[in-house]
Amino acid sequence: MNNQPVIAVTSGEPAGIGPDICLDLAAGDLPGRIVVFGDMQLLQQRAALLGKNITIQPYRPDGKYAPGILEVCHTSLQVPAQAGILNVHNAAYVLQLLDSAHIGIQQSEFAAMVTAPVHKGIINDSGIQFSGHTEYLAAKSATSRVVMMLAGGGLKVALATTHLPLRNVADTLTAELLTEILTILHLDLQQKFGLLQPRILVAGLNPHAGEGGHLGHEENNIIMPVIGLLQQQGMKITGPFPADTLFQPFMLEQADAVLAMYHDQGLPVLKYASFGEGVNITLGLPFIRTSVDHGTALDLAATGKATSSSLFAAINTAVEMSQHWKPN
Ligand SMILES: NC(=O)c1ccc[n+]([C@@H]2O[C@H](COP(=O)([O-])OP(=O)(O)OC[C@H]3O[C@@H](n4cnc5c(N)ncnc54)[C@H](O)[C@@H]3O)[C@@H](O)[C@H]2O)c1
Ligand SMILES: N[C@H](C(=O)O)[C@H](O)COP(=O)(O)O
Repeated sequence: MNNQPVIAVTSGEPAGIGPDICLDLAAGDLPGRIVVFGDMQLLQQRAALLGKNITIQPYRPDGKYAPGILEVCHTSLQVPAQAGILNVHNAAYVLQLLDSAHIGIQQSEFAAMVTAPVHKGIINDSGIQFSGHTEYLAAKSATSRVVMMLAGGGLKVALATTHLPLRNVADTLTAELLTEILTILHLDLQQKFGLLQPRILVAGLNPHAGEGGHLGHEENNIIMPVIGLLQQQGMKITGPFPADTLFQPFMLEQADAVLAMYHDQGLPVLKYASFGEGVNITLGLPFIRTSVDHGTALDLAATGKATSSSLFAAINTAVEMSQHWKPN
């Protein structure tokens, strides 16, 4: 049991369902030792509210652990958390959880970081610019480019652009960006998922992939030349395909992953196929990071109605990835 990978799980927004779903990890059958980052008192209070009888103890690297016990790396809340009610004063706490887990990752104490959901809005309301874990952890680890990919329902959908206003998407999409995104996606599918020759289908940006230039020029000017260049390097990348019919079985059976051009081109399909079971993965980082496929669900905090299946899937995926890939 002691040879199992140790996984850092950040419990996320304290007013949301993050603490609730982390409590389920105590009883879970998981392929690793789980260390939850959060406020111990918050976790104890939430367990009491949910009627869960769980032993919550501080994490010690050389300490004994066993199923039924939740090991916690403690960080204090700034102010007491109320289920369902965001408080701007706890934004720094949420980021501190990520920072502490990241330090442990850097010190090789943990094999992977798995994150419960945070609330982007309240962090920004606190005066800290924050667009998501993906961008935050990229900056934290001084990684110039990362790729968001969600996996679920037999699909892997990566995004060329992530958290930005829709009106900025077309201007952000350059040949340089697309080349970097596809190169990272290809490499991480090989190294972190063990796919020797990954097959990637690329969506167009415009309706009907631009209709030969009559409905937009990004396909002809940017996407096709990049795909051609990467094909010359031996990569099995094809497209651009009209996004409306790309997610059909006859297309997907030829693919290991799909690259969508923007957040809501790819993620609704993935979440329709597997919401609650999917996993969000950040590719390109110098460590393994996975997350749940859902948000803070403030309406469900402390009600017992939140499912933790996506968190379990995120941990299982992180452990599988750690078996394929070791950091330098
Ligand atoms: N990994 C992350 O940190 C992450 C992911 C997605 C969204 N978010 C953030 O979460 C906040 C709220 O986002 P939202 O309202 O768009 O999405 P949400 O996923 O929180 O909620 C959407 C709907 O799904 C339900 N739901 C969500 N998770 C559930 C679960 N585990 N079990 C049962 N039902 C569940 C909610 O009750 C709600 O009805 C936003 O700030 C968003 O940016 C964070
Ligand atoms: N785009 C993600 C989703 O819709 O599930 C979510 O916002 C989380 O993103 P980060 O992992 O960057 O926080």
